[in-house]
Amino acid sequence: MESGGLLLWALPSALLLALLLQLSPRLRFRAKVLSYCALCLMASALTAPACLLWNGGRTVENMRIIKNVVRSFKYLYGLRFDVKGLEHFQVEGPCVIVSNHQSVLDMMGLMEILPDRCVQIGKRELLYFGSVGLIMYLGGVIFINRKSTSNAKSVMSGVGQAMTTDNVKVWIYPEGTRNGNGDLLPFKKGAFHLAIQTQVPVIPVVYSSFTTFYNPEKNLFTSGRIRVEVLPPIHTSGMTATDVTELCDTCYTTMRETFFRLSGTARRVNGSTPHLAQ
Ligand SMILES: CCCCCCCCCCCCCCCC(=O)SCCNC(=O)CCNC(=O)[C@H](O)C(C)(C)COP(=O)(O)OP(=O)(O)OC[C@H]1O[C@@H](n2cnc3c(N)ncnc32)[C@H](O)[C@@H]1OP(=O)(O)O
Ligand SMILES: CCCCCCCC/C=C\CCCCCCCC(=O)OC[C@@H](O)COP(=O)(O)O
Repeated sequence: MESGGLLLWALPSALLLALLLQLSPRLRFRAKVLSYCALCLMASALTAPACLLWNGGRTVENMRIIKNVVRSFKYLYGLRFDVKGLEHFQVEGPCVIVSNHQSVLDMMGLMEILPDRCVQIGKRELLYFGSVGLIMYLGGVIFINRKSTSNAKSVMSGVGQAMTTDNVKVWIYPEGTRNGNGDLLPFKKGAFHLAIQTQVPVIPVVYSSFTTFYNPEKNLFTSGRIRVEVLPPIHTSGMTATDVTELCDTCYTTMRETFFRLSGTARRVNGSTPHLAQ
């Protein structure tokens, strides 16, 4: 009797939900994004004990475990990454990796090519994303307060020391926030200060535009192919603080050109380069 009643409700509800998802692109888009968030939360909750058991606590070694888990997500969402230039990651010792940042899906592209002993810089709000925050903490993600330049600067100078003493690479999104509008935002300077202060190379990485398969404005989230290019390292030995702006501008220009080439799109703003961050 009870299971009959359950069927009476569950079946029509499931059918109604399926119909609604079919009819409403907005709902379908949201459901897919929600499924991604749920997957991240669930995978993090399951991976955190493995990290603790294997490596005992917060360490960059956990990134290997996290990477292997996240690399399976792409099959669920039909994403494929065509990667070029991985050999450029083979630099001796630490470096600063900079890449463009389009959406929460970037985490899959990041883990697809993440070199060993590499941590990311993340906004500190991510620490409060439940199990996702926990796994980031365990993986050694460095959290900064973007609203306070002085806080971010002091965290970054600590990072510089750790990079050289512990031989760690650092991955930074120099746009400082997600941007899915088919162009790059002006770059913030933290990554370039860090590279020059520690005299390590900057390695730019560019992901092609997601707009053909992921676009919240158009409720679009389908399968897709992403072209990724790791560019040659830019060495900073001998550079000083006065070279930060030039280094930042060089990386921005090169990455933007590469972004348009990989995305197969024309330059925006009538072909001109928008103002760089001062
Ligand atoms: C199984 C598991 C599944 C699921 C789970 C997996 C999870 C595992 C993946 C994790 C993945 C994380 C992904 C996170 C992704 C984000 O959270 S992105 C957002 C956070 N990251 C960033 O913001 C990094 C980029 N931002 C910067 O570098 C910025 O420069 C800073 C450091 C935040 C400062 O911000 P700002 O003050 O707004 O920026 P800016 O205009 O650059 O600087 C102001 C002035 O300070 C100076 N300055 C800046 N930095 C410095 C410095 N270090 N030294 C001296 N002067 C400096 C500048 O030169 C500038 O002065 P002027 O040259 O104009 O005179
Ligand atoms: C108990 C608390 C529950 C909290 C629930 C949180 C739900 C979200 C769960 C999973 C989301 C998966 C996120 C994967 C990590 C991706 C990191 C990321 O891309 O962060 C965005 C950040 O770069 C820039 O942020 P803004 O564009 O400035 O904004």
